[in-house]
Amino acid sequence: MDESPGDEHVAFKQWAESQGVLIKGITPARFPGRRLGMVATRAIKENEIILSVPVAVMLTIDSIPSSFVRSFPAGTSIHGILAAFLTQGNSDLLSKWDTWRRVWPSWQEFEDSMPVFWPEQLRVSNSEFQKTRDGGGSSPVLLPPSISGRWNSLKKRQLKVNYEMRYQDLLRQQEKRLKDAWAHVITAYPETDWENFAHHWSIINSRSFYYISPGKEEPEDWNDAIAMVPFADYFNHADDAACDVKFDGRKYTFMATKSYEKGEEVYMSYGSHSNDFLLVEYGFCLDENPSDGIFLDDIILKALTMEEKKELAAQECFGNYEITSAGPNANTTLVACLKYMRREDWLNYVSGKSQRGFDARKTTALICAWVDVYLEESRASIGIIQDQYNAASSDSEKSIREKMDVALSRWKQIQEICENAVRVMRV
Ligand SMILES: C[S@@+](CC[C@H](N)C(=O)[O-])C[C@H]1O[C@@H](n2cnc3c(N)ncnc32)[C@H](O)[C@@H]1O
Repeated sequence: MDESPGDEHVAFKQWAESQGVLIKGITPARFPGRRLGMVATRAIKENEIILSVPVAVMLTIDSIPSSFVRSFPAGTSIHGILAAFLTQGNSDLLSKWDTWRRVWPSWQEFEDSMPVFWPEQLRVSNSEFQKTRDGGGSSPVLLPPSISGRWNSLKKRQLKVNYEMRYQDLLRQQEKRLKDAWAHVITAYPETDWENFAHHWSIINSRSFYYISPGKEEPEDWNDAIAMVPFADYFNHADDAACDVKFDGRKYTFMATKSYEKGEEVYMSYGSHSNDFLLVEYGFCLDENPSDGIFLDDIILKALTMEEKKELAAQECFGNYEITSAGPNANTTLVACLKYMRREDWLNYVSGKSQRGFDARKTTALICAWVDVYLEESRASIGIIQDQYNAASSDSEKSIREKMDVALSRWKQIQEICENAVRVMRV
């Protein structure tokens, strides 16, 4: 850990304190592979408040003049408006946050770390924008199915059913949010520069906090429930972070939920997210992530009849068939049981009334066969990435190789999840 994060960070901390931000026992510091993070400057006690940020210093939708907000078409997300304000807003109003803005990551850092900005051949996915260009899916895919929505070794069947897949098809979902925001913003400000806007959109995407304006209802979409919280955006993510985050309408407060030693990094949790999600939204994967998992939906749904799909939907266990290192989730076990149990036994099993007809060996065999398909995909994808890596040998292609390394190490993590899950099921 480098002790001095740089003058701009020192100046920003001073500015934050002058604005009423209370900083107790923590300071920004550099950490290899994580850029800046928060370090304990002394021993911190459990239940100690380490940071408090008043709403007056935050950048929220209420900080923006209503005339600016009204210039966007109906349906523009708060995420989009905040990004547009940072790009096109009144410079006198924005000057309040200048010292803060100087410590944010550069556009280059987002271009390097976020798959949505990677060169086209590296981010092949079933995004609406790509489908038309590559004829709907003939290019080799480097990113895993939860991110890309595509497979190299499996022919995916077009599903006619819509269901909520928060952790699948991630790139398509993210690209849609970004492109929708962009379309709305250029309606109001046609001269907006794409790169500048995309930079601010990414800053907000990776550094915002949950916020709803006073008196407003909770929106359906989290893109409408966000604000920027100065200084708090130095916290890096850990799945099991010992830091309690609260907003009481007047201030954001951060409390240590364990004791820390001087020099220890203090993390917060951005939520229980898989590494595929973290990679897409924040541009990194964790080495240790209890919330990591993969989804077998494309494999399992192909093997189901329409009757079976209806049965699963009726019992609210359709889709999101997740495997973690600890084994399958409940939906995955239930869909496996549906494949061999008598209907009446299955319904009783789903409702928890009886175990009659349940056969652990058959369930395990079915799920392991589905996991094998994922393992086959991992071998095919790793082979493709390695071939492309060897072909990209010139110095100018160093940044391509770095991104391929990210994809490779993610695939290796996925193999580990599959192998651990199989081991757990077979015990
Ligand atoms: C809210 S910011 C945290 C501060 C940031 N590291 C910085 O230098 O300003 C979120 C970004 O930090 C990085 N990050 C957060 N947690 C991380 C982790 N555990 N490992 C690696 N990078 C992480 C990612 O680039 C992410 O998009």
